[in-house]
Amino acid sequence: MTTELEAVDLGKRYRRGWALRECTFDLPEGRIAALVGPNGAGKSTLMRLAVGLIEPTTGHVRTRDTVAFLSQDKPLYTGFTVAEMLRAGASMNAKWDNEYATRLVREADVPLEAKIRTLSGGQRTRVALAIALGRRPSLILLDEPLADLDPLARTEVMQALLGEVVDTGMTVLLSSHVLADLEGVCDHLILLAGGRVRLDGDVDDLLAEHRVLIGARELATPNVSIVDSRTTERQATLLARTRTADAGWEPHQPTLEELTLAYLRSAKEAA
Ligand SMILES: Nc1ncnc2c1ncn2[C@@H]1O[C@H](COP(=O)(O)OP(=O)(O)OP(=O)(O)O)[C@@H](O)[C@H]1O
Repeated sequence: MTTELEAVDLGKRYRRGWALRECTFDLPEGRIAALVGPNGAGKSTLMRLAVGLIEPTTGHVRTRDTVAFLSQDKPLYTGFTVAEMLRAGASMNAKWDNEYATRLVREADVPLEAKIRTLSGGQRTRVALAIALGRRPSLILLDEPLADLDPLARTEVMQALLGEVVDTGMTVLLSSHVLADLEGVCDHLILLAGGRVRLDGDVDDLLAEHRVLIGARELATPNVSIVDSRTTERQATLLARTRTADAGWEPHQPTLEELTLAYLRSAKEAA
């Protein structure tokens, strides 16, 4: 299995403190990975370190090949036309596939002569994506690219992205606060909280290793690793790192949303 992105003891300290600490993980080639974490968890810092925009304080991060990065504030000149923007992309990148970038723009139904400022949020994202992909990256880092889009535009951008992933086999690291955007799309998870990696790995493996356990409130807590527990007057709901359930507990495999929410809650309570 080839590693596309590797972080070893990666840390970044700003004057106010650590933004990222002791991060060690591998992202295998060809994965669509979700980078999940609350505000200030260190997601943007991790991506900026990975593309070399900032230097680590500790450890290192390595990428295998060409990396593209799309930040939430899409790097587009609003006074340019789409065609001018593509030319700018070509002039800034030694490795540039103009035919491919232009095709992606056409597939988005964006006129080449339109000024960037006249485009909708969804169209701007598609143009920014075309310019990022025009470099033919083996890895693309997307920092909340869907944040300002309506649900229809989110779906369209995601489908366009996934189509390209299938065609090219590239690896994706995608951060989003909207867990529903990631369910059914991502096959790998990196969960950050408080600047640390709390959970990472193959999504199917992680889901198989956990159970949601529902039982009467007075039942004895099972002797397994409990990530999160919530109780109502009668019932307890646990998320545990286990494949089995004690008598009395009704188990089910969590969804990706249940799993991530439980880890985010537990990190918040521990903070
Ligand atoms: N340039 C900087 N100078 C000082 N502190 C910074 C800088 N960039 C980020 N930080 C701090 O580092 C921490 C992590 O920030 P980061 O932007 O990486 O988090 P995030 O997970 O991307 O958050 P969000 O979901 O809100 O975008 C925060 O406490 C933030 O205030």
